Amino acid sequence: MAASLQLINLRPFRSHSTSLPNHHSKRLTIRCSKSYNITLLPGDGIGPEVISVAKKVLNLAGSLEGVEFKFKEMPMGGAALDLTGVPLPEETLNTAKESDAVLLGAIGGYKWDKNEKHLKPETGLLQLREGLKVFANLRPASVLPELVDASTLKKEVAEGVDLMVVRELTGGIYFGKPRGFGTNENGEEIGFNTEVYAAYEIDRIARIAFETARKRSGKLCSVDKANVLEASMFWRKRVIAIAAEYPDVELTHMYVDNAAMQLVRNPKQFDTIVTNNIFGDILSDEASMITGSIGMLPSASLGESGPGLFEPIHGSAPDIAGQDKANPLATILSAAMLLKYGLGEVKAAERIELAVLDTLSRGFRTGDIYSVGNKLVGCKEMGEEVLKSVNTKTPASV
Ligand SMILES: NC(=O)c1ccc[n+]([C@@H]2O[C@H](COP(=O)([O-])OP(=O)(O)OC[C@H]3O[C@@H](n4cnc5c(N)ncnc54)[C@H](O)[C@@H]3O)[C@@H](O)[C@H]2O)c1
Ligand SMILES: CC(C)[C@H](C(=O)O)[C@@H](O)C(=O)O
Ligand SMILES: [Mg+2]
Repeated sequence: MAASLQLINLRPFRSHSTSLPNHHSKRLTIRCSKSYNITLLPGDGIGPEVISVAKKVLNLAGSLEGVEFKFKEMPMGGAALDLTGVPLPEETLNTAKESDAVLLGAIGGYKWDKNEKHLKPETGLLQLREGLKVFANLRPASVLPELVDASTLKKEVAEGVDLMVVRELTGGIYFGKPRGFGTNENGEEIGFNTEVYAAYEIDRIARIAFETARKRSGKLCSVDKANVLEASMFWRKRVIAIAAEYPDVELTHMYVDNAAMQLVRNPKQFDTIVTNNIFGDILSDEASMITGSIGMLPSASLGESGPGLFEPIHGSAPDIAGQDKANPLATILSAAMLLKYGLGEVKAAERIELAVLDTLSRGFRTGDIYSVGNKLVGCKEMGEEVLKSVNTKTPASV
């Protein structure tokens, strides 16, 4: 194997094996079947396209490891708004809560953007994250050797980049109150939001980040805006307090504006980054272009208990939706994260990671990561090629 996707560097901190504990899996392998309930939320735009491909890959990798899945597809986002009038129907949230893991495509699109006061597909996504209490969002960004030429950065700057953005996901300005629309003292229309963090919210995400950094290279950078914002000053104070529990991890701090610049100047200075909800959203999109495309970046959103939520970091890409142009690899790699972090099925996850690397090394590229000399394929064909690799490549550890 030419490279690791570095998804494995972090041990799952919560396992959801519904039947047999992980330490038995070696003896049981294919002969004894484990079964998991997976909620699929295809959503909008390219969401259904990438989910349909990732579902097949998940199924195949699982079956090769004696793991089977019962999938339940539920409406979410704009699709749910059109169907039921709300972006996250109660039944969808309940099904998600009762399952072992949730795989989401993407939500949103031009159609629902028109009225700023109208309930949006995005509201449903925030309600889902809040409802599942998945406060820790892990967004790995690694430059794969096969894709160095797809990076927006020079080869010597991009080569070897391996980052983990730990994004706080259920607090901050996305959820702070007061929020809304109103008028100011001059009677002018205003819109407002509130950035607010309680100590417990910072402490728990900081601990996840320190644990993550400890299992990787031992370096953690906390990104904030503590030169200006009180919520950020408090963030820094709590991160420093939690650092006392992790003397072996080297902690640094950086203002977000500098971090945005440093990420493209010299990304290899970073290993694990911990940051708040909105900065993590922005920095992870930026990091995706170091790796070649936003179509490559998966994510895992985890809480203290209950099912994890797994989704690509990209959106519904309305500009390419319905054209079979979407890169499904971010969703396929999110399925690998689901196996690893959500279910503790590390071997099946490795099969997917290896298959993605193999497909890329065989030269298959969707448009977003295409370079001359490679084979340009659509979303479905990329999926078919990954399936072939899952069938033919076995990780050394299996
Ligand atoms: N988690 C989510 O569901 C999520 C995340 C981000 C944005 N959104 C929503 O998606 C909608 C569109 O947002 P946007 O345009 O700002 O961001 P986007 O991520 O959907 O698209 C940005 C650009 O990246 C491209 N792109 C994205 N995913 C790709 C893929 N898999 N393969 C190839 N190209 C890809 C798109 O074609 C577009 O040019 C909005 O409604 C937004 O709120 C949803
Ligand atoms: C769609 C939106 C609510 C979401 C976010 O801001 O968290 C998206 O950008 C993401 O990165 O998952
Ligand atoms: Mg985003």
